[in-house]
Order: sequence, then structure tokens, then C-alpha cells
Amino acid sequence: MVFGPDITEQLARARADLRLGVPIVLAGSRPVLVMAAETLTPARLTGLLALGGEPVLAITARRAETLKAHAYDGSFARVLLPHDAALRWVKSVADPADDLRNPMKGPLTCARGGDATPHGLAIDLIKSARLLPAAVILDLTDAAQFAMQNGLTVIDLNAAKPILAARSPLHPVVNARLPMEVSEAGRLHIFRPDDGGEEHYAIEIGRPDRSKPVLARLHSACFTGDIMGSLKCDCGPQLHAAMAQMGSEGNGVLLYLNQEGRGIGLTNKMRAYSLQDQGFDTVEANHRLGFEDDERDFRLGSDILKSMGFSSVRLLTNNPRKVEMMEASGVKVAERVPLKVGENRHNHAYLATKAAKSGHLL
Ligand SMILES: Nc1nc2c(ncn2[C@@H]2O[C@H](COP(=O)(O)OP(=O)(O)OP(=O)(O)O)[C@@H](O)[C@H]2O)c(=O)[nH]1
Ligand SMILES: [Zn+2]
Repeated sequence: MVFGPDITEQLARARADLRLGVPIVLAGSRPVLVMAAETLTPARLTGLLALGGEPVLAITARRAETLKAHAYDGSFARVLLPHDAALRWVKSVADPADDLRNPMKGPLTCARGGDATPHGLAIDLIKSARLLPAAVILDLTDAAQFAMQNGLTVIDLNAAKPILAARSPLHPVVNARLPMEVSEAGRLHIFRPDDGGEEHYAIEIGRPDRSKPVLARLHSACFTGDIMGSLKCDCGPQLHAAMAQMGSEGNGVLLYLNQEGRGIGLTNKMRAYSLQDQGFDTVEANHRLGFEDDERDFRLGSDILKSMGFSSVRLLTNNPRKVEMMEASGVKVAERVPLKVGENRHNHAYLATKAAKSGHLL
């Protein structure tokens, strides 16, 4: 028992399997076989259809709305898979890339009634693996035997539910001195979750007094803006302005949270950019992909701040959700410090959409 994986570790394995295209089994009162639509291969689709039964493609209500499919299950829908379903059909239901060129996938018929718990959990798991949120699912009669014969990871649904709903605790791993242009008194701290997910970083500048509100920034990773100097967003200038202000005040803490693309990952963010090139705004693009407009959990930030000994911040942000989430998770926001930099002709509409639809302050 000591050596075997616990449920958190099994879920990490399951995410890796799903990313590779290997199916998993969700065991519970309704045992099912689960594959991520994004990584489904022709051979596995053929194998699935040969098993018979009633396979479905579970998609989020956001994606269902675009496809005019009925989300009888509330936050998701179970689209019946035609018995001769082609891989192209599965991928085009899951992926909006060709929606405009090929708008009709249907009419799509959806299952209703019965226990849909495994379908919802499968979508959550696939989302946490940063894949398109769409799951091909088939009921299994002898799940244990099927899993053993095929060497598949088995996840106990009841054990997995609370783990997927909670956030994994973050542990400090190491910190070291990091002299930087903005301040020679820099220190980089690494935090690691238990669930095999992304590590997050804190850049401490100076030696801030723990008994006073610290100048802080919760920065979400943006490869395109932070590293490549993209003009499509304002992340790079915000990152540098926040660091510069901390440097000139002599104190501060910048959390670099690896929640790229507002929590959907860089690949899905690029899918969203591709939809933006087709005329959708940043919020519509996320919805067409099946995501909420913002999938981030800023409580990660308060967990890190608390573990570093901070209980009160002067938060550099224009996003009221960050302020609310900090306060709700026990870090006092003594002051919101606006961070208005980096507007240009390419990101003007993006910033206007964030103000109009996501509540960002102008
Ligand atoms: N999904 C998606 N993510 C984006 C897009 N543009 C930027 N991002 C990501 O958005 C995050 C930055 O969020 P913003 O909304 O700019 O700012 P914020 O962090 O909510 O608020 P501020 O504290 O005021 O900067 C980063 O993770 C970027 O990778 C986009 O078009 N689509
Ligand atoms: Zn950005």
C-alpha cells in the first residue's frame, strides 16, 4: 500500500494518459471508458465503435450553446455519437476551428436523464489536463476486467470528486538570491503542488515588512506577452511596470502564476487567438472553445502569500475579481493600485472587451 499511487497521484497519471490519447476507466455506480476527443486516434475510435453500446461525446454547455445542442445536464451536454461516426466529426464537435467554414455538425441529439456524474467528472479531468474540454465516453459492463485486459488506469469516481474540486496544497521547494535590473535585492521562490500540476513562482524584492501591507502583483503567465513582446495584450508592459515599481519602492512581491491563457494553457490560448482572427472577441473565443472566460483560481496567490508570511497587500491590478478572491481567501487588500500600461492599436479592442465583459476597471 505504501508504494502504490494514492488518488491524487492516480489522477496525475490519468491526465498524462488522456494527453497521450490513452483511455482511462472511471469506476463508480456507472463505470465508463473515457477518451479525450482532442487526442482520439482513428484506431481507438474504430475500436470504441466496435464495442457497441451508446457512446457519447460530452461537451461543456458553453460549446453546446454554439452547436445548438441541448445541455440537459446543466453545465454540460451528452451528444450521441453516430454509430458510423468519423474521427473528423468528433474533432469538429470538440474543436471550433472550422465552425465558420463548416457550421452544421448536426442536428445533434443529446442524452437526457440517468446518472451523468462520470461525464461531468471526465470533462473536469480533461480540462485540468489542459486539453479541449470534450470527452468520448462509453458505458462498460465489466470495467475492472476491461481495464486489466487493456492495461488502463482506473479512477474511483467517488474518491476523485473531492480531489478535483479542491486545489492542491502548494509547498515551498527552494528559494535563492536573484539580482535583477530592477533591484539587486531579489529572491526567487519556487512553490510546487502535490498533484503533479504547474509550479508557481514568487519574486520577492527587498525584505518587505510582514506586519505591513506589501506591494504585490498576481501576474498570470503570458508567454506571448511576457517573453515575445506580443502587442495583442498588455501583459509584458504590466509585468515590467510592476517590477519597476517594486524596485523603486525597494520592496514588493510578484507572484508569477503559471495559469497561461487565463488558465486554459498556451495551446488553447492560441486556438482562442485563431478564433479572434475570425472575428470573435477574447470572451466569445473562450466560450466557443468550451471554456469559461476566466478559468483561473487566484486563491493560489493567497496561499503563496500566506505561506511567505504576508497577510495584507497593496495589490497592483485593474481586475476586481482578484481583489474579491484575495479578500475571500484571507489576504486583506489594503489598497488597489491601478496598473495602466501598454495600450496600443493591436490590443485596444481586447482591453475594451475586458472592461465591458470581464469587469476590468478602466
Ligand atoms: N484565453 C485567453 N487568455 C488571454 C488572452 N489574452 C491574454 N490572455 C491571458 O490573460 C492573462 C492575463 O490576464 P488579463 O485579463 O490581461 O489581466 P488580469 O490578470 O485579469 O488583470 P490585471 O491584474 O488588471 O492585469 C494571461 O494569463 C494571458 O496569457 C486571450 O485572448 N485569451
Ligand atoms: Zn498577455
